[in-house]
Amino acid sequence: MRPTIGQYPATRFRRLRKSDALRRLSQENALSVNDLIWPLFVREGENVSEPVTSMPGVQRLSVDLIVKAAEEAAELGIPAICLFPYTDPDNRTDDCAEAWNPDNIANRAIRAVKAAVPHMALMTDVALDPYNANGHDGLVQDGIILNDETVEALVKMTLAQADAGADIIGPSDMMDGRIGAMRLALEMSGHKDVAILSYAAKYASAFYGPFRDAVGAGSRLVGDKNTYQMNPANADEAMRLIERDLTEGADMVMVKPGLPYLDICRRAKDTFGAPTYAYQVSGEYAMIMAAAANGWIDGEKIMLESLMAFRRAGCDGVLTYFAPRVARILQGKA
Ligand SMILES: NCc1[nH]cc(CCC(=O)O)c1CC(=O)O
Repeated sequence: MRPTIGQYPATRFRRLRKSDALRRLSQENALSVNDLIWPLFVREGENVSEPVTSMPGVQRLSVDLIVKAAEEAAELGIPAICLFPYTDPDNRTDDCAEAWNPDNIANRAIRAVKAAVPHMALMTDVALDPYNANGHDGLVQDGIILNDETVEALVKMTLAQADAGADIIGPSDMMDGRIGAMRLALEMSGHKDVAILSYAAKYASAFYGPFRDAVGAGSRLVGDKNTYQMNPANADEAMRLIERDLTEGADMVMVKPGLPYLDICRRAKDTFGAPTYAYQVSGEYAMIMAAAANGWIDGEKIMLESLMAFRRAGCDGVLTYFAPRVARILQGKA
């Protein structure tokens, strides 16, 4: 679309900025509570809320408190939460077997949340890092991240989560061929209505640091994730990955991190028109919180502006640790 513009003074853009009413009337995009997915960290215990130091305002919660958080999200109208496990050190092994244990902490939390708030969409994380002795998203042999063996493990993990009641499977691992394998396994096992939100364009990013603290994978990580996550210099490759995942049976696709990759969001939406999500990741959250705590920025305004940027870039929704805070503001409950 080529914009039509007249010449000054026939055209004065300030006319439509004159009042709040005119600004609202001519606003192109909107942020709503329907656009939010709230990531939560679950851990063992009862009535435990353990702060994540590098993510002020974020805690690892025991299952009973995860249920409370899910109820709070439902009351605020947030359509979905996403669960990430903090696994006990004893359950982090080289074979990652805890990942597909039907009674692991993530699957117990899924069951508890679905029992308490059945109408809330529950998204899960499929990747081996919270269960891996070496912090990687895949099985490791002689320093190599094994692709096909990892995909088999991810399929087992997916089925355990679907059995527990997951609505949206979120593969964050970046192995090749996992979407097709998961989709086939879900079809064959009677889980044909379980959605897949693929972390399709996930970059090897330093913005994930605080998250790795939260799930306890950072200190264990041997080496880096550059052989499976994307090179931040690439954009065409992201389009090919998104097309590949949609073709293999993903219902929704994600770009991650968020704000530094808005060009990828816009291109993805324009190219495929598929349900497109961004993950405003832990490092983005931590930067805003830290600068706000220092009084250097207005944290609330920057939170709202950054989330609106995702909508402007074509995203249908955002995974954000700000979800309950922004929902309260949008619902007039702040
Ligand atoms: N499977 C790993 C995973 N799943 C979600 C995040 C990052 C989320 C965030 O930073 O908020 C990561 C980190 C990584 O890839 O190392």
